[in-house]
Amino acid sequence: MTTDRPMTTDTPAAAGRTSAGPVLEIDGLTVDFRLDTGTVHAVRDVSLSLAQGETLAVVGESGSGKTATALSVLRLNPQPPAVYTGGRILFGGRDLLRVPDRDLGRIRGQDIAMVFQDPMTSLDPLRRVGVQVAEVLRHHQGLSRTDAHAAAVEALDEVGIPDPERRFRQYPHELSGGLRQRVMIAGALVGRPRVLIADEPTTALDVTVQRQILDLLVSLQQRHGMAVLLITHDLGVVAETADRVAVMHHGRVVETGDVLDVFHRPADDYTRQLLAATPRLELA
Ligand SMILES: Nc1ncnc2c1ncn2[C@@H]1O[C@H](COP(=O)(O)OP(=O)(O)OP(=O)(O)O)[C@@H](O)[C@H]1O
Repeated sequence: MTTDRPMTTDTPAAAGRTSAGPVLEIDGLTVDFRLDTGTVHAVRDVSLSLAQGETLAVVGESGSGKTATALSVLRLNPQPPAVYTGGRILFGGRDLLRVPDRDLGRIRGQDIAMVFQDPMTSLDPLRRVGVQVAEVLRHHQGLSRTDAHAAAVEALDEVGIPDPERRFRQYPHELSGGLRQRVMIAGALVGRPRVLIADEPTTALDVTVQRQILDLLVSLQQRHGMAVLLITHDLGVVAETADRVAVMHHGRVVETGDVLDVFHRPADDYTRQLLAATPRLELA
């Protein structure tokens, strides 16, 4: 949730707001990690498109390249060792792999937000949680301290945090894992991004809390109409939340389509194996 850029109303992405077509398009993305021990071809010629208001889930086993793909959207893979060796990521008419850092900083958090598995790595442990949510608004929308405070309390309330005024003043360690994830979601969505990238947002949580956070994400997505790129290894989560699914294996997308089509009639062997490994999948 850290932001280091001043607010602007004239973002490059804002210019694309009325255009038709996908809100985000990954086209032939190729990412290598160049290590002392050799090169890892983490993402190989991946193409995905995300329409306004839809949820696209990216699934696949550990190491298949899901996170590396998601992080590429905001160029967040560590460079080095990551090298973007091919492709484009189109948003608002621009290629995010090539926009200047300054422009990317504006897009990050304001137009495209991310939620990660472990809020403790994203929240600053030494600062009050509400202040961290308010900071997004101060930086990106230029709100005064008072207005940002009020909007942050409202945002905490919207994500179902009880007694948000009191919680605003607490530090991350004073909150449960579920509440911390709600704070992260509040911080991600308070700037009303067009795209939310959620990387295993519920994996670290207890099963009942997972359910609540997923329900929250679905209801916020419906209320605000944002597009969601959901990274998960959990096909049950996909069945419950996503419109479309892309299956990744060894850095490639092996299959993509509507969730029910892919789950009922998988075209790829690897997809069949994944489904077979999830016997109690409940499909509509
Ligand atoms: N910072 C890094 N340095 C070196 N190699 C990396 C780095 N990040 C990812 N990789 C490698 O890139 C490949 C893809 O990893 P990635 O994290 O994208 O997979 P994933 O599908 O998200 O897996 P998981 O579900 O375990 O997060 C793996 O071989 C991984 O070891």
